Amino acid sequence: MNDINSPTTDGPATTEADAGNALVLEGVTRSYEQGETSLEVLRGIDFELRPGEIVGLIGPSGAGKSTLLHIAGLLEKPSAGSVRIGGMEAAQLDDAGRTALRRRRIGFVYQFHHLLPEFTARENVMLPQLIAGLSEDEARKRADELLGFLGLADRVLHRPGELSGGEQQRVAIARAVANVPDLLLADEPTGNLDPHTAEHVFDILLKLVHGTGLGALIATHNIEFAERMDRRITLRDGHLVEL
Ligand SMILES: Nc1ncnc2c1ncn2[C@@H]1O[C@H](COP(=O)(O)OP(=O)(O)OP(=O)(O)O)[C@@H](O)[C@H]1O
Repeated sequence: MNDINSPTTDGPATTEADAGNALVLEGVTRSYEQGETSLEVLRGIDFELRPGEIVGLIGPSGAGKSTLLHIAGLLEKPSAGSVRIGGMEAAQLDDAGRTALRRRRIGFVYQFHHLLPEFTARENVMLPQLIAGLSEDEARKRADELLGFLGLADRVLHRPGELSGGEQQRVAIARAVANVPDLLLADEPTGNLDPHTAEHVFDILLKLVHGTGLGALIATHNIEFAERMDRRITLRDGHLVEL
């Protein structure tokens, strides 16, 4: 996996304080206003994710896991607090800046693969790289390397409809890390797979994170998988608890 970890794009400048961290959350709160009442989902979250570290985010339905992932992924703004990706403070950025930071520094994997059905596996992995400004040759080379690393060398020309569920999810993982992000966020990445396939996809995810410098925060209901990650955290009454 020679080139898996070699950055191909320049990121924005980082602050020295935590340039080494994939993600830093400081005093993050999030409340939703509902008529006269306010629902406080996150109440002052402090969290650091180091490069090469994979952390399991577990907890009951409604605890705020997706809210936390959306905030870490710059898809949603916190009510208060600081979110730093690879040392870059997101609070000071406008919407365009947040989108640029998200595209360059963050990869997402969801329960459902969300691959573009009319494109091949290779093209799906090339697309975010082309958007980031890489040449077609560079993007194709990296897509094929990644797909090969994920055991899909002989599937690069298949469309999503011609792939199994586990293969589709591995393509989605390749797409998520195609731009060499600092941070990988996943919401139940194996939730839609049978136990055997889920195990295989999880093993590959673990190998990928530990073999590269990216930090990963993975929301999962699978306690067995969470136990194989480096750390586990949960949310209780809006507070983050290390398990
Ligand atoms: N846009 C919104 N407006 C109002 N309330 C919201 C909104 N988004 C989430 N909530 C509420 O915030 C709480 C946390 O939701 P969230 O989706 O983060 O939970 P979760 O831990 O991811 O749950 P699950 O495991 O079921 O996906 C829930 O009570 C939910 O109803």
